[in-house]
Amino acid sequence: MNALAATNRYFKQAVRILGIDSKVEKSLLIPYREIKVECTIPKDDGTLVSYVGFRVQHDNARGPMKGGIRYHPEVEPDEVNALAQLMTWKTAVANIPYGGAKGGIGCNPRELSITEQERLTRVFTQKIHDLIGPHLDVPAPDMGTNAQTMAWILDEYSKFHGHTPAVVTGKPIDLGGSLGRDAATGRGVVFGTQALLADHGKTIAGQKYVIQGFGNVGSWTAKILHEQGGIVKAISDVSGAVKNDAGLDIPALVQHVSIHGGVKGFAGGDSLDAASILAEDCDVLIPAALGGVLTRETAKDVKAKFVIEAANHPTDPDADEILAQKGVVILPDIYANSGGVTVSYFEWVQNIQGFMWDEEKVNNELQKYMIRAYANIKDLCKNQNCNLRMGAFSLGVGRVARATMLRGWEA
Ligand SMILES: NC(=O)C1=CN([C@@H]2O[C@H](COP(=O)(O)OP(=O)(O)OC[C@H]3O[C@@H](n4cnc5c(N)ncnc54)[C@H](OP(=O)(O)O)[C@@H]3O)[C@@H](O)[C@H]2O)C=CC1
Ligand SMILES: O=C(O)CCC(=O)C(=O)O
Repeated sequence: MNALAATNRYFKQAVRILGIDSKVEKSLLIPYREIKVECTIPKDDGTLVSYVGFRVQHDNARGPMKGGIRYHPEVEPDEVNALAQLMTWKTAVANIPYGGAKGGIGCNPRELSITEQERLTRVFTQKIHDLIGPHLDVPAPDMGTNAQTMAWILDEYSKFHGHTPAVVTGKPIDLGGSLGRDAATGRGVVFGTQALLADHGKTIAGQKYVIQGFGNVGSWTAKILHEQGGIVKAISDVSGAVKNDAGLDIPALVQHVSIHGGVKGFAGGDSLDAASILAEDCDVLIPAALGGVLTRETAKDVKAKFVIEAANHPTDPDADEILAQKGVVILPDIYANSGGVTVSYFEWVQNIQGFMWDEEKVNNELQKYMIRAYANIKDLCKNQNCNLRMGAFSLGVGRVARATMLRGWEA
């Protein structure tokens, strides 16, 4: 099942739980606007290359649309649509005043030089600058993009609209980025994991963790778990996977990756087939890379007791059912990885106020938001007798539906 069909299915289950009218359901489901642009750039050798860029703005009932921009060869319209919709429910679960959007360019950033990435980002921004803005749609980093990408968007946007730091979040600190945003998604994943484990009488320390992906989200999650006494026993990225049953030395692995570009060849562990990482024996499995990795085929081999969805849409509905039958508890993406967009919100607030928070304040506020959202989800699960994914979807969809109905439709 593709990402959009899966996301629509979860949405429709929540609509049934909430008893939402079919007309409102339709209005919530259809994206506000879908943008598709051609981006042609000269490569460094002078030859031309063309890419397709997307921005799907799903909903703005609760505030400006918000979501990352992804550079990856597999970016395609249905997935961007699904990810935009997930952002709408995610910002509502976190209870921050935003709607949802997502964008992407179907390219492989590893095959582009830094100057080619810059040209591509600037061309994409030129094509969409009239449709984004601090009170309209605020992009941020996602897979394959980072603070530098946001700096180029800010610069290009500002040529048209004047200096506007709040047009993007996840930007460099020197350009108005927030302290703590780089680590925020991983830190939020750990706060969420902590809340879930506490519910099951467990703590972060002493549990065994396996993480798929060692980019922004995976590496920060690993670092913070390691600092808190978690045993991170296996990690994979595109280069391969490494494993150490006694726990990987995460700071040493970070250093290895900064030198070699991937986890492969790390001396502090044994190499492992990256394809088998999801089946590794552990307490907590954390997919933190691509979507759609837990399927009917892979879910049956999962040995973890908990799956924390640090990636967006890592679990398709077939896998969801198989894991539930096996008694695996899933912490859903629209809550588990909401720390990133929550600190993006803090960054936007700081930009609008022209004021900078210290990192301790950012992290303390993030913890409050993550604890509050978890409690809200649990209340819904209790009232509706549903699992955490449906608790989170019902919470998010319910909040957006109420805002939509309060605003009303033009007569
Ligand atoms: N950045 C953020 O703030 C947020 C991100 N997310 C989600 O988290 C996930 C990761 O994003 P982010 O960390 O930002 O992205 P990055 O680009 O920083 O990192 C992606 C990581 O995934 C790895 N990867 C890619 N494909 C595979 C694969 N097939 N098997 C194993 N590893 C793979 C990459 O490996 P390599 O480095 O070798 O290419 C890299 O380690 C995405 O689903 C994203 O949507 C969710 C909320 C916020
Ligand atoms: O920080 C943001 O605005 C969005 C992050 C994002 O794309 C996500 O949560 O999936």
